[in-house]
Amino acid sequence: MKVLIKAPAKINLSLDVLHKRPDGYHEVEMIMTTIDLADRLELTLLSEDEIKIVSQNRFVPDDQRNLAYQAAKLLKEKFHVKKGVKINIEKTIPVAAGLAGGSSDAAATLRGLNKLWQLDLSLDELAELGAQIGSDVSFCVYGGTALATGRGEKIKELPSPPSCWVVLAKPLIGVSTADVYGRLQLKDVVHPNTDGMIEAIQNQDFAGVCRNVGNVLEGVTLNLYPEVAQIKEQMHRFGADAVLMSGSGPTVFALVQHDSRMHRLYNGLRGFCDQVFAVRLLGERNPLD
Ligand SMILES: C[C@](O)(CO)[C@H](O)COP(=O)(O)OP(=O)(O)OC[C@H]1O[C@@H](n2ccc(N)nc2=O)[C@H](O)[C@@H]1O
Ligand SMILES: Nc1ncnc2c1ncn2[C@@H]1O[C@H](COP(=O)(O)OP(=O)(O)OP(=O)(O)O)[C@@H](O)[C@H]1O
Repeated sequence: MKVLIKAPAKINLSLDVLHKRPDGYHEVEMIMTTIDLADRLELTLLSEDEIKIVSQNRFVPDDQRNLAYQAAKLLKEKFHVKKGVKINIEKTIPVAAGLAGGSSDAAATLRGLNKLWQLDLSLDELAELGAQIGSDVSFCVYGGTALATGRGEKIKELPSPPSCWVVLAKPLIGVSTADVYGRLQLKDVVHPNTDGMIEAIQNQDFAGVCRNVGNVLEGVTLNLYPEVAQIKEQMHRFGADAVLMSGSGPTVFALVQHDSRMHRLYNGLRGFCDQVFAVRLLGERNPLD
């Protein structure tokens, strides 16, 4: 028996950090949304008690470091599952990019194993388990568009943003999320207007969404990697309606409504950047597979 499941990437339309918590994590307020750039996972039931990870991508670990492995192990232990699973990950989302690739693979594994191992858990239960794997996993269990608070695991659903193109560009560097949070100096940051972003989404106001994009982690990564600032400049030059770094970076995304501008951006950035994608916002929540 097999389950095929898509694991879409996310972008942060806004990312604010309120304060550092005693447990070392940061209290955040983020507006996240899924995009049509996805890994594909194939989960195959194994009769032996084993979790096997297979991926052609050399940056993806094939052992307990893989977040999909951790998701399977968590379900196995919690629900005393005696059967095993082979997880084949066809990777499209760039690794260590700020697009929650590993988190989305973990979330897809939770959703897929819920079916394969017949666990009958709700999305809320899966999201709660996901929080034990990483801060972005709960959001990825639901997908769609949401306000994420706490350390990122408290999810409040929002309507889909107005439809547009998302052009993403990732330079040839990987960024450590822990390192970026560790270097953040909260006294220096300009906080994004989270309420303004929610209002713009609710009013389907594309110009308002563009006005309110903001990410307090952006300054940290721009200081470490000047090439990220160069990509931002290029995107503005090619006519993007809004430009922002996603998560802890280094991927930068541009929002554009017109097809012709999307083509101009996509073609202009290729050759200048390691990986470039032009995709649509997904907006809608994942079904319970
Ligand atoms: C940057 C974002 O991707 C934005 O969506 C998330 O905030 C990070 O989510 P993630 O990669 O799932 O992060 P985790 O694996 O939970 O944490 C990695 C490390 O990032 C730091 N971290 C993460 C989340 C948070 N709210 N505060 C933090 O300080 C911690 O040092 C933590 O050890
Ligand atoms: N399924 C997976 N896919 C990719 N990387 C994984 C996976 N599982 C674990 N990893 C490890 O996690 C690290 C971060 O990769 P990932 O692509 O999840 O980062 P990210 O997009 O920056 O995540 P986030 O936006 O949630 O901070 C990688 O360097 C890799 O070693």
